Amino acid sequence: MKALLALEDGRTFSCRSFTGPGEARGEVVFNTSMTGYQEILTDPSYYGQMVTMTYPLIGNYGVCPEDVESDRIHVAAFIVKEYQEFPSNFRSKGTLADYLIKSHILGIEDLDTRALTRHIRKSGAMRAMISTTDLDPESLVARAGQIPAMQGSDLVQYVTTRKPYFWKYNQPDYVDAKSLEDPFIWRHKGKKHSVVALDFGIKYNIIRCLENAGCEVLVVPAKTDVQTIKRLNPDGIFLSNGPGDPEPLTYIVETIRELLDNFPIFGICLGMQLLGLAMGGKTMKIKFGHRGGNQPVKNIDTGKVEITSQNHGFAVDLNTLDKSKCHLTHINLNEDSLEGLKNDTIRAFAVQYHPEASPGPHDAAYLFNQFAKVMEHAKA
Ligand SMILES: NC(=O)CC[C@H](N)C(=O)O
Repeated sequence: MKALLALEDGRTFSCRSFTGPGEARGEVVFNTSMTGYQEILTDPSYYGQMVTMTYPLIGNYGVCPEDVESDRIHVAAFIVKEYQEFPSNFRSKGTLADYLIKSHILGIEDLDTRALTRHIRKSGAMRAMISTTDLDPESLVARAGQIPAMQGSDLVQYVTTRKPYFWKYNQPDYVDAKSLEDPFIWRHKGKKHSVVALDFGIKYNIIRCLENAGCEVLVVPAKTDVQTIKRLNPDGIFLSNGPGDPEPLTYIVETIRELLDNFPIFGICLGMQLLGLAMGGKTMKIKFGHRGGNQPVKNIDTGKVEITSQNHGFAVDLNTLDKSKCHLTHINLNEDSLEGLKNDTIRAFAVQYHPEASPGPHDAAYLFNQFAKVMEHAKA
């Protein structure tokens, strides 16, 4: 079925929908991973974004129920060069097209994704519309320009969990919101450390990695107040990844600021940006972001280079952090941007990239054990 992709700056791409009729809108970004499309689709940090893959053939290994990073698809649309409709994979339980159709998510193919990627790289991530019904370039470009900007809006409210949950049998085990008032909520199922994970759009594999590092994880809604968290008295606090601009999330920054002195803290991606804000720094939007599984990051403490998975369009501004309080731990080797920070006095640390990346690379998986060690020391 014929479709049109229109960017807000007037560039258009004619293409084809492989998921039937529909319309979609959002910020268009590119991801350079060769695999992991199902993890990308279900990563809540992509809420409000239409993702184009630079790898040209997508769909060839189908979809598998175990490969999700949350309970639903979060991307606004999926853009590929060529959709492969006959998957070949013993784990596969269905096709990518059927998976998207079931969730009413538009998938388009047969456009020059290299040209689209180069355009975004030159001009920056931008708002766009896709339609199978409105094929008039002028009209669709105009509509793309009317989409609310990502900067300044709180997108966490749309993806954070409504009810708290533990992790059981490899899925969420929900508990009543009221039960957070009970300090004896912990189940102590043979785990060493209790961790409250503030959910801004957490990926399931983060919970798995924390559990593997000996933590019992209680995931709580983003708006959970400081008193409730203090009453739960966890051994540590985890700040999750999540979509959109960190700056408007002032209610979360306030919460983190009040927790800083009391608990060991580990943050990933949006979690690092919010930690940066809580420590007095500033964040900014970067031109087209880092999204892919091949970003080289140097660990300044060890001198080792890690190949990392990334997905972010905002970053902590290095120059706004008080370097006497805050120690830079990781740096991006492609463009010298900040990838990790640590505050030794208050036992908080965070990274901008994704050590939990389920499809890999797994070079940075050591960070979960590092968090367990910090909690261990805090208890000693
Ligand atoms: N993966 C994330 O947590 C993304 C963080 C933030 N929304 C950004 O785009 O920079």
